[in-house]
Amino acid sequence: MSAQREMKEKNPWPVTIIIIVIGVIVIVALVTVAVLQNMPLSQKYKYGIVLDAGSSHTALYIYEWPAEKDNNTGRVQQTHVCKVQGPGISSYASEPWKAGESLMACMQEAQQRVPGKRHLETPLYLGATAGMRLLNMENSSASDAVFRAVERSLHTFPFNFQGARILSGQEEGAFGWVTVNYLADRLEQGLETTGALDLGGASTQISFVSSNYDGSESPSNSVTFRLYGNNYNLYTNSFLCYGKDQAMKLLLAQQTLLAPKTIVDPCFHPGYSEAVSYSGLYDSPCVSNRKPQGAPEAFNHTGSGNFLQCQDVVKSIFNFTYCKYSHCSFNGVFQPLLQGHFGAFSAYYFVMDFLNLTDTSIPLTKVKEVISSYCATPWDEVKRQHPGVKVKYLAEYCFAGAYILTLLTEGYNFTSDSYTQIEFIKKIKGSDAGWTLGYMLNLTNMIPAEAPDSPPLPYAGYVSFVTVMAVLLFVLVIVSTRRFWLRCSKRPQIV
Ligand SMILES: Nc1ccn([C@@H]2O[C@H](COP(=O)(O)OP(=O)(O)OP(=O)(O)O)[C@@H](O)[C@H]2O)c(=O)n1
Repeated sequence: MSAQREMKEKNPWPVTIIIIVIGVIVIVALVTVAVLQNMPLSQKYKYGIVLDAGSSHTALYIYEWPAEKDNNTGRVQQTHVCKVQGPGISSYASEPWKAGESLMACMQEAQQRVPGKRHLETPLYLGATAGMRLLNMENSSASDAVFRAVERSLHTFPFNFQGARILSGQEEGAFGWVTVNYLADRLEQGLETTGALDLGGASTQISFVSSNYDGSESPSNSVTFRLYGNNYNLYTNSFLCYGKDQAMKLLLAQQTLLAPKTIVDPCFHPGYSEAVSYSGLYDSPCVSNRKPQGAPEAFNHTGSGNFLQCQDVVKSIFNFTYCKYSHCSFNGVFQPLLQGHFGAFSAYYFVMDFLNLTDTSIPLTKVKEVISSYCATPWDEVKRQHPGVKVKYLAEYCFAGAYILTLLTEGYNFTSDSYTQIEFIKKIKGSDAGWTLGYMLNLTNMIPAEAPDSPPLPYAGYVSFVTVMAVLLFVLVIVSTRRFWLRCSKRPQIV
């Protein structure tokens, strides 16, 4: 009897085990509830569609971002791009309905790609650039008719169509800069920004922040932003007619001043020969006022492939002498001193990639040698060496290489040192560099002026904190009530 009593007096374990089990259950329940309550919701996505109606072609971009994170940086990504078949919408001036029709295939693709339940809320924008700027200057009723046709087509889709409009050159430059810096996460972190160099078919843009530009000299080149709590004073300029295709028209116009029947163009390969109609060449407002009197119907465009002579003709399409400001790029346009890194995209990338010159640590002397050797290659050999490349592009890369080099070094004043600060890019983190993403972010208010409030702890830190605190609390309770439980378990029990 006394042995049995002794055993009951000395065994505190059943009570302690029950306490520990209850404690563990409470901790697990506490942590689970806290974690579930604060867990990011299962990812639902929102979508936005932008049509880039460029001078040479139209492309449709689909962007996607987590539905809960509209305001967070770096979260909007390009998920799909569709290249519209055929030329840019400005080429349909004489049959505008075809402009609308040309977009249908890519729009149907977008309808497949964006989940059906998101269609109605998905914003759809069409922005037209230099091709439509030129058509609007030349024939505004034709450009209106093209927009009407395009809008009619876009209205037939279930998206939230926000309209079609021409972007100003300044908008095109500024939104390209926003895209590049947003994708590289430089805006939210307030890092030094990257400049943007965009070479299109009909215009070219340069945009950068320079500490010696406050907008007071040539205010028309200034765009100010407040993004994530930082103020930016951006310098931007768009040169209409200095995109790759229109610059080539300037070059040909320069060589046909006297209405010749044949020109020997140093920017085209030896053996190259193509008939070019005078009316086709001079239909653009970039050159229409220079059409020579009494020109025949066409001229024979032949090549000699001489890079040095090509550079001379290319230089002649710029005015490097006139400048009423402290510094100019060309044609009397103000430009502050270059500063920082630059991303060069669109045709800059296509051309330099083709020529294997995207590595800007290659010295400029070597760059010239490479372009020079490409220009001197006979046309038949060029076509033989690159069977998969469009013949039109192949023929133009000699001119385009010389043009890009002249534009960058003599136009924008990049030196052999600052040239190394340029990066020729197509995509950043999977999204194309260009104005479209910046345009959509702006119109959907997805970049806040002020930095968003962030939680004091990251999610993983929060989970660890709750767990450690719950365990500590439990240990504390056990320790502080230990004496009480021991006393209870030691109290003699008379059985
Ligand atoms: N593989 C390629 C693809 C395109 N291009 C050239 O790149 C230019 C098109 O650039 P893009 O940015 O698409 O211009 P657009 O948007 O059509 O023109 P813009 O912005 O001036 O309206 C055209 O001159 C085209 O000849 C090229 O040289 N090589």
